[in-house]
Amino acid sequence: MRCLVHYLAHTQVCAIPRQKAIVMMNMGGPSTVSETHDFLKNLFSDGDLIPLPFQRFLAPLIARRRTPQIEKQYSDIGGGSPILRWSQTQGAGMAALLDELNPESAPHKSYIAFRYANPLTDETARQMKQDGVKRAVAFTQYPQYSCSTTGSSLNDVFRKAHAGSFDGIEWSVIDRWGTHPGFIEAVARNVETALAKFSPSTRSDTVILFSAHSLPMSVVNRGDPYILEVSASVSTVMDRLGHSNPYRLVWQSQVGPSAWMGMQTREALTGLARLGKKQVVLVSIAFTSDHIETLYELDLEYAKEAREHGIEVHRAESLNDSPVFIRALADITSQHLRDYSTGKIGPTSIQMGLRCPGCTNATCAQQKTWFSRRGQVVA
Ligand SMILES: C=CC1=C(C)c2cc3[nH]c(cc4nc(cc5[nH]c(cc1n2)c(C)c5CCC(=O)O)C(CCC(=O)O)=C4C)c(C)c3C=C
Ligand code: FES
Ligand SMILES: [Fe+2]
Repeated sequence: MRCLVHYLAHTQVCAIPRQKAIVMMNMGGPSTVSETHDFLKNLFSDGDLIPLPFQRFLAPLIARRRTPQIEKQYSDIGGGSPILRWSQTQGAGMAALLDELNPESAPHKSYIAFRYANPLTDETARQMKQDGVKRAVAFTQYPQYSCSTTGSSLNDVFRKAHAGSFDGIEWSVIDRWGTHPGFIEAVARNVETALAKFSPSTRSDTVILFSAHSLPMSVVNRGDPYILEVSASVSTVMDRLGHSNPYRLVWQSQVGPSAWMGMQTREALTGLARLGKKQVVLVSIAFTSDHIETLYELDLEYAKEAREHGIEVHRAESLNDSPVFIRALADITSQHLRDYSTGKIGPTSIQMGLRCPGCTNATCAQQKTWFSRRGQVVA
């Protein structure tokens, strides 16, 4: 009987339903400059990220007004966001490693579900249906959890499921991994490579400036866990580096006139120059591949300005195709699949079960209930 099952599992017909889908959720970015408007329109239409009055009316207006400026930024970094390419490289590498690490749950296939750019969740759902997927892991590609990022992607999967796009699929969730040793190792190695560019005689004076996308204070003040989790990542990277250098965590990319989490990265660099600091390593800690924040804001704006203030700046490379990072993605998923199949963990983490104390978004509650039931019961 076992042999028959084994034999059948490796035939074309039976291999498909056994396939484990690892759905890599992220925001995405315009692959070409001409996709910038649609990306921004999707982004400003997301009430989980930016709740606007009359959202359906205002979102297209704001997107249209902002498009020329953001198009220029994507042109200046080479004609589009590299996030799709890096996600494909990371996903394919992870799935190949998973087949080796977890032969009992093979074959594994990675899917990409972007929130604001192609492939959007609906397209991913279509592909998964075509492949006959029955078991899926929603794997956030944001290491640290925020309701505006991972929460928004989970709400999106839930809404699509509610509309019938994911019928018959059993779901579990990897919702955060900001202190996973493999992730920390991958970041730490890239920091070490950047530090090595400074003269050994002054290397230990170099300030390591961790920079993460900021959050509006309204999000921080409703109890969002992101600030805590980014801080934990920074602290763990510094432990791994043996606290070889002084460091700070600062925040970038705020949009609009409301109050955002600070100190801002640009001002921190100016302040360090004022204090006489001559060497800085910049580290993007909350995103796993290059994007306009690193390639435009950090490289073309802030680092350039800091050099004008007399600071030598090197940016730690983004994780992109780092083999250490791809191995970490496989390890995180491998452990999750094993622990889930043996009943050691449930479909969601304990932490994911708790809503922000200030949350008034009904979808968050429905989404958490739905995933806690393995996506089998639509609330
Ligand atoms: C961990 C990363 C991110 C968090 C947290 C985040 C929160 C957040 N963002 C906005 C508004 C905008 N973000 C925009 C672009 C953008 N955001 C992130 C990451 C996080 N955002 C990235 C990586 C990017 C760039 C994508 C790329 O391809 O490079 C934009 C669009 C660009 C612009 O108009 O300036 C907006 C708008 C809010 C309001 C928010 C928290 C509530
Ligand atoms: S905003 Fe955090 S759970 Fe709803
Ligand atoms: Fe953002």
